[in-house]
Amino acid sequence: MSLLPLPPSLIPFLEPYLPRSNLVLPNRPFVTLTYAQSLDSRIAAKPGAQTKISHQETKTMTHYLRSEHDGIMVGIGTVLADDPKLNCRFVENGNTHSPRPIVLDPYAKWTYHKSQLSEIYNIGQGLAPYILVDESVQLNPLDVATLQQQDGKHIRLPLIKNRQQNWDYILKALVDNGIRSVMIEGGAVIINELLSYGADNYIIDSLIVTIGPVFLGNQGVEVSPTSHVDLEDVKWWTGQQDSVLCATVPKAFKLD
Ligand SMILES: NC(=O)C1=CN([C@@H]2O[C@H](COP(=O)(O)OP(=O)(O)OC[C@H]3O[C@@H](n4cnc5c(N)ncnc54)[C@H](O)[C@@H]3O)[C@@H](O)[C@H]2O)C=CC1
Ligand SMILES: Nc1nc(O)c(N)c(N[C@@H]2O[C@H](COP(=O)(O)O)[C@@H](O)[C@H]2O)n1
Repeated sequence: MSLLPLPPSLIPFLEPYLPRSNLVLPNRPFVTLTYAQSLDSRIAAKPGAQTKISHQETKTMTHYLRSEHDGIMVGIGTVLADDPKLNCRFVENGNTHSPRPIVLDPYAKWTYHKSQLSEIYNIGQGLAPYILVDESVQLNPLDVATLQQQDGKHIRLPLIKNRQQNWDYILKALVDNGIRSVMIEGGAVIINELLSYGADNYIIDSLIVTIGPVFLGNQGVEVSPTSHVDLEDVKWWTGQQDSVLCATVPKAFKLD
C-alpha cells in the first residue's frame, strides 16, 4: 500500500533533529530513538502483539526518517512479534534510499530465511539485515547461507556476559560496518534500556515520539525509563490525529 504524502510542515519541523543537521561523530553513529506510543505510554496492546498506533500521515513520517538514516534497528522481540519489512517506502523527491536493517538478537532466536525481511530483499525492496548475535551462539546454517547470498551478515559481539557494556560494542560495530546514523524503533526492552542507560551515558542524539489518541490499557507494553529524564530542545507538531514530540537528551550527559 502506498503512503500518504508527507505533510510539508514536517520537513522543517524534523530538520534540526536529523543526522544531516548534526556533526558527524567519529566513534559512534548518530542515534535517533523513535517510536509510536499511546496516551498511557504503551507501544503495543499486549506482549508480542503488533498494534497500530500511528495515523497514516505519521507513518509516512517514519518512512521519511528511514530515508534519512543509514540503519534501522529493532530488537528480536519486535521481529518475532511484527515480522517487519524495515525498508523505506518513502519515494517522494526521487528517494530510493533504504536503511540497513539491524536486528539485536543475542541468542540467535530468529529464523531469518523464512522471514518477510528476507522476502523483501529477494523482491528488491530493501537491504538484507545485519544480525547482531553473541559470540557463543550457534547459527542456523540456512540463515548463514541465505545472508551470504544476499548482502547481509551476522555480526558476533560479546552481548550476553556483561550487558552493561553492550551499547558500546553495538555502536562501535555499527560504525565499523559503515553505519554513520541509526534510527532505533524499539521495542520496549530497547527503548526502556536506552532511556534508562544512566546519567553519564545517554546515547540518544534525537528522540522522536509519535503519540496517538488512544489508551491501550494496563495489559499493554509500557515504555518508561527507570528514573526521571528531562528533555531539551523540545518541539511539538500536531497533525490530523497524532502529535509528534522531538527533543534531545541533556548534552552534558552525552557520550562523545
Ligand atoms: N509502537 C511502536 O513504535 C513499536 C512497537 N513495538 C512493539 O514492541 C513489542 C516488542 O518489544 P519487546 O518485546 O520489548 O522486544 P524488543 O524488540 O525490545 O527486543 C528485546 C530483546 O532484544 C534483545 N536486547 C535488547 N537490548 C539488548 C542489549 N542491550 N543487549 C543484548 N540484547 C538486547 C534481547 O534479546 C531482548 O530480549 C512488539 O509488540 C512490537 O510490536 C516495537 C517497535 C516499535
Ligand atoms: N511508527 C509506528 N507506528 C506504529 O503504530 C507502529 N506499530 C510502529 N511499529 C514499528 O514499525 C515496524 C513495522 O515496520 P514495517 O512497516 O513492517 O516496515 C514495527 O516492527 C515497529 O518497529 N511504528
